[in-house]
Amino acid sequence: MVRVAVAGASGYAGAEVLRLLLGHPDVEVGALTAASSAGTPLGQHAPHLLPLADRVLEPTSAEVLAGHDVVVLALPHGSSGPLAAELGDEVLVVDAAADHRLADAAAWEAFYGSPHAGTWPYALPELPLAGGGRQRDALVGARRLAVPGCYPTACTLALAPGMAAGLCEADDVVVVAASGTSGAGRAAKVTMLGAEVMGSMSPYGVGGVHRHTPEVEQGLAAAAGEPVRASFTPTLAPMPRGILATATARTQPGTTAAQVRAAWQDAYADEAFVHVLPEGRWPRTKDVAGSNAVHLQVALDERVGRVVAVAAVDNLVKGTAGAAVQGLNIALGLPEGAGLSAVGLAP
Ligand SMILES: NC(=O)C1=CN([C@@H]2O[C@H](COP(=O)(O)OP(=O)(O)OC[C@H]3O[C@@H](n4cnc5c(N)ncnc54)[C@H](OP(=O)(O)O)[C@@H]3O)[C@@H](O)[C@H]2O)C=CC1
Ligand SMILES: CC(=O)N[C@@H](CCC(=O)OP(=O)(O)O)C(=O)O
Repeated sequence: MVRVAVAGASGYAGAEVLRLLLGHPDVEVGALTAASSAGTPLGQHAPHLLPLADRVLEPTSAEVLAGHDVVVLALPHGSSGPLAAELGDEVLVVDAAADHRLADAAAWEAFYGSPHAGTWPYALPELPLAGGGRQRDALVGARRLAVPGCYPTACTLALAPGMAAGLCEADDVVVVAASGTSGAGRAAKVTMLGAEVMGSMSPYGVGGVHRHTPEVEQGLAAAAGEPVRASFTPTLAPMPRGILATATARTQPGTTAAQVRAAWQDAYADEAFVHVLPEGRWPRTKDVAGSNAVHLQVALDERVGRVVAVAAVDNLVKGTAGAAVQGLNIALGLPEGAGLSAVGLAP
């Protein structure tokens, strides 16, 4: 059995990792840590995780996290760099925070306003790379994994096939995405109160300032083989989970609808979790809720010469915890889908 510790177990992402690990045939749950909640039982924060309800949360430290095969860090960004450095090279550390996702230190500093902690293999296995191959190849045997952000997972997978096939131009990408409120974590914020959120949708981080912008550009550039410029606008939707990303890109002159359809279908034909829907059906967040699936659809708007791709993911599963589990499976040589399901929870 693989022994897995989870840091940040009282948060949304940490609890979702635990929900998945409880269904994983090869995993035994080890230490559970938190910050202000240390000393309290997990059941007080995540009553749905019944088998672990009596487990008492410990403080987050390298000593508590030592002696495991895998440590999943589900902490606010900024915490994982120093902690991972104390954990040793042999343990597999899976970081759900943003700290190790970006390769460009200047982009990190511009968008996060803090020193760059370093770059780890980016755990988006299905990402098709320019010139062939998948991002999966970089994860096999890794001892450090950076879990992609929830928005970048949806946005990158939505447009990567067109970039990899050379059908989309790299300098004209526009993405608007809606997220459920769990994307913001469970720390109290006035903007997340039910009275503010219910029955309303609102944009935020408008004007190219959201910190996921460079991550979306980085993922699409890996598929395109050249730098990508993207305009990214997030919006908050009155739902607990889910992301619906609508991504558009200018197409190369002469691109046909048949070429577009073939590129998207071919890119994900062998992927268990990324599903291009039959023509005429469009992704819905409910259909992927609770699952590690990505639902995708694409159309060519011939009038304006743009491809329009729509992706739905559950931000807490494929957008965080499912990616963490899928990544650790690949790194350790376990079946990639162990502990994961592609079946959603609609209606
Ligand atoms: N929510 C989502 O959809 C996604 C989240 N992520 C990332 O996952 C990470 C966790 O997010 P999320 O679960 O939503 O956040 P939450 O606010 O829900 O949980 C944060 C967790 O970290 C703990 N914590 C807070 N501060 C510290 C600290 N200084 N040292 C140690 N532990 C600390 C909290 O403990 P306590 O309760 O005791 O304070 C809690 O367990 C973040 O980096 C986030 O960006 C990534 C993709 C999607
Ligand atoms: C709805 C909402 O607020 N979502 C969060 C992003 C989700 C996330 O956790 O992203 P990181 O892992 O990169 O921090 C936000 O926009 O900041």
